[in-house]
Amino acid sequence: MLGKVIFVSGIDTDVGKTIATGFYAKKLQEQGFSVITQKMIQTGCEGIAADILVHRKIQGIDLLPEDKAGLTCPYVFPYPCSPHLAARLAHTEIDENKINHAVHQLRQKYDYVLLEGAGGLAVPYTETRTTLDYLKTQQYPLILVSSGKLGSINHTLLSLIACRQYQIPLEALVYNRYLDQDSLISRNTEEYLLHHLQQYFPKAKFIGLDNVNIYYK
Ligand SMILES: Nc1ncnc2c1ncn2[C@@H]1O[C@H](COP(=O)(O)OP(=O)(O)OP(=O)(O)O)[C@@H](O)[C@H]1O
Ligand SMILES: C[C@H](N)[C@H](N)CCCCCC(=O)O
Ligand SMILES: [Mg+2]
Repeated sequence: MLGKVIFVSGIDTDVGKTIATGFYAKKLQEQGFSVITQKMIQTGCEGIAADILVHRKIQGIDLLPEDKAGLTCPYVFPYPCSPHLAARLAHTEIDENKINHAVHQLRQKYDYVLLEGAGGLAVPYTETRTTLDYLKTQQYPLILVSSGKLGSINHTLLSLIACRQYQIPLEALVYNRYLDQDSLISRNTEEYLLHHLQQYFPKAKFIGLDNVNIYYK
């Protein structure tokens, strides 16, 4: 039986997707499941994807053979920008089949594959396709990471509208409290988004995320 893929995206870049992915993987491990995380496309680094390194630290494990083989991040580009531009600068075209093949190989071995996207939902990885298109095609359940920063209500609701429009199944909303700047705003944002989810996505989980320790050796 193939493992379950859960896609992790966010309302923006830098919102806490990597932390949330590592945290969720650790929780699944503690429940006895075999879990691996994967990064769809990493920009802004070379070699093993920076986000994969953080996932493994939060999971409390060393790099896996699949990391060293490049399976957990099929595309790594040096320029820290949108994948469609990073690929162009690297004279490469991103082929979804290469990503899907890597995901399939991991699903054959693990109960769960947590697949982290690049940036937010509407980020392009070719000139014509965004992560929303990819998710519509693959129908992976989605974990959407939000935060308490001013502006997050708008970004979160727009992301949820897009999920409905692209018929993407929402598994959970992770509310990342780490980026809180103003407790009055972030407490109200959390309350507002919780009620919005209960009303429009009643099957989705609401998960509050506090500070996560990343064990740098
Ligand atoms: N809950 C948290 N606990 C500890 N650190 C956090 C938390 N949330 C975010 N951070 C820190 O904020 C920064 C951005 O988080 P993260 O790398 O997870 O964002 P991202 O959404 O994965 O970004 P990208 O779009 O580049 O993949 C990182 O330095 C991370 O360590
Ligand atoms: C470089 C950064 N950390 C992410 N890996 C890529 C973010 C792409 C964002 C594109 C955009 O929304 O304008
Ligand atoms: Mg990340």
